[in-house]
Amino acid sequence: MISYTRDPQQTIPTSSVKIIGLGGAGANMLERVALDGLEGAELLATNTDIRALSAFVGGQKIQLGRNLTKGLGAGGDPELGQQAILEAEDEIRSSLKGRRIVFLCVGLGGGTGSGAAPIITRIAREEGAFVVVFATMPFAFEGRRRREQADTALNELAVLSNALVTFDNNRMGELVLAKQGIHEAFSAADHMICESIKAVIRLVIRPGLINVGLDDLMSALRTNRSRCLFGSGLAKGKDRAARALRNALASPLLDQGALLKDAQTVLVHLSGGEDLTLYEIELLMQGLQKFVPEKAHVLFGAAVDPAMADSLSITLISALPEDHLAAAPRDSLSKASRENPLLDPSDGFTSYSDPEPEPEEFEEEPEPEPEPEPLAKVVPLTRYEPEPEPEPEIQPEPEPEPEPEPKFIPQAAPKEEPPVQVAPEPEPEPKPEQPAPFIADPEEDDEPPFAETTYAPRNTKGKSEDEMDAFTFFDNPAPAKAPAKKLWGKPVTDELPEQKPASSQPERPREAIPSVEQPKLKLGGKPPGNQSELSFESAPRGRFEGQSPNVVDGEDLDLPPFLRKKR
Ligand SMILES: Nc1nc2c(ncn2[C@@H]2O[C@H](COP(=O)(O)OP(=O)(O)OP(=O)(O)O)[C@@H](O)[C@H]2O)c(=O)[nH]1
Repeated sequence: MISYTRDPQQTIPTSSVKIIGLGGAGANMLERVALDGLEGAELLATNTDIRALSAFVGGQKIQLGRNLTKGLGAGGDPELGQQAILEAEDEIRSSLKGRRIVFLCVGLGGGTGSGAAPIITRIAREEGAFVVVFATMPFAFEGRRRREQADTALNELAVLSNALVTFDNNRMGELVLAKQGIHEAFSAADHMICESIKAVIRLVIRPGLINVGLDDLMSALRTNRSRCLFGSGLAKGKDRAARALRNALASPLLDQGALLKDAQTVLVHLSGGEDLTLYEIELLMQGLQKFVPEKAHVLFGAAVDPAMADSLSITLISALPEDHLAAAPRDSLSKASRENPLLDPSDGFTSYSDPEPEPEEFEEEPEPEPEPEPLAKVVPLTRYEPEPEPEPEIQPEPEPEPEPEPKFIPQAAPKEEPPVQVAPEPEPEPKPEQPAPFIADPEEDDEPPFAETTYAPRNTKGKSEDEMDAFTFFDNPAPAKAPAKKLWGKPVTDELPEQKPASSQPERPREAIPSVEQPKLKLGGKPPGNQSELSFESAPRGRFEGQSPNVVDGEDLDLPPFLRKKR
């Protein structure tokens, strides 16, 4: 029987792997790698900012620009970053001596990272190392200057490095919810970068069933003006192969696998525990083929690592020409997920064994011509002016229903000065509280009326009465319930209390309501404090003054009882 001995020497000893964290962002990424624990590889943090540097405890540290920036950062100036690293060139060089593979983690856009990254890369290459750069690109909100500095450095790195993996922080933002803080966004990005670094290191340093060498990595990541596509996924337990592939494709760098469609070389590496089966590998590769062009050169590697236990990890690496990446539509993500059942979370492992027929090229349905929607009309937020409506038919005012006669419980006659007591009236039904009267109080709020509302009149033409609300809320053209409104700083409820039978007169505009003079209140002959006086004598009385006074058994019920008794 012929037996083959595998040559474990094909892989790189961990001692010859160095991971460098450069600048503030690089140090954060490195810290994450150190925290996650990566056996064997040496870690080096290097920065101009001595405070950030001293916080790192995971490995070797080299200060840049000791004399130039004197422990401060490069202040966003890449030239300063360049000069700072040249001061420490010898130290860096000796630290990289004999290393076969160097991973450089850096955030581009600032001074230290953008200025020093190309120089470190050059030094490492001169020392004979294979250099993989993991670089983040700044968020859009960081401004044009940072983006331009990052682009300049990226162009240099594309030429100098062996492989360049870029992470756009803007896309990293997709890893967290919009409402989450910048800290969470950075942390999610660092986590993703750290996972990528670990996957690549696993790929080149672990002895495998089918080995992937540096030459394979190089051909997958050819950096002649191209950017790396990278995805790494891990899953364990049932259906782990399908889920690991789905996780890898979900990487923001792969656009859910859509970017692999034009890849010429794709490196795939699988790593699993001792129970990794050939069947799983086969199914996984079948699933992946849907994303990779038929003619693509697929470099495959697999490794059994007992430390993986029941986990399975897949790493996908490829490269696309830069101009191609720029042209890739951002919304290809949703398109890809519609194209492939693998990306449907409801879909399980069955989609491998029983693949659905490839749906035809998805074509966006033409959007129907938007109807001229009157609700979308933006009207300046001024006082509400209702549109002229047809004159309403004037109907005779219905006779108001006679109100129940108020009943008074006779009070026992007081001996001396009796305290004023009015027997509580029996209320047939509790009535909701009356809303605040619609009276402007200039002292309370000097804001003009309606200043806080975002309402606009709705076009009522052709609408039924039910549809004709007085207002339309801009944010939501047809709200189920209008949001709380504020007028002069006071909340106004839409639910009005029970109304008496109203006249059929059309509602008058609010400003047309005549102001009501407050009655004067007089208590004990003296106005209390600054309060004004209420004169009962001058106030109108009776339901229909002069015609139907409220007189019952000879008593004028419009007078308070104590006044009645005195008479
Ligand atoms: N992913 C990630 N990106 C970061 C983080 N911190 C900063 N960045 C990004 O990296 C860019 C450079 O920031 P730093 O690394 O702090 O800057 P520097 O290279 O040290 O340069 P100076 O501060 O000028 O000395 C920023 O514009 C951010 O876009 C981080 O923790 N994680």
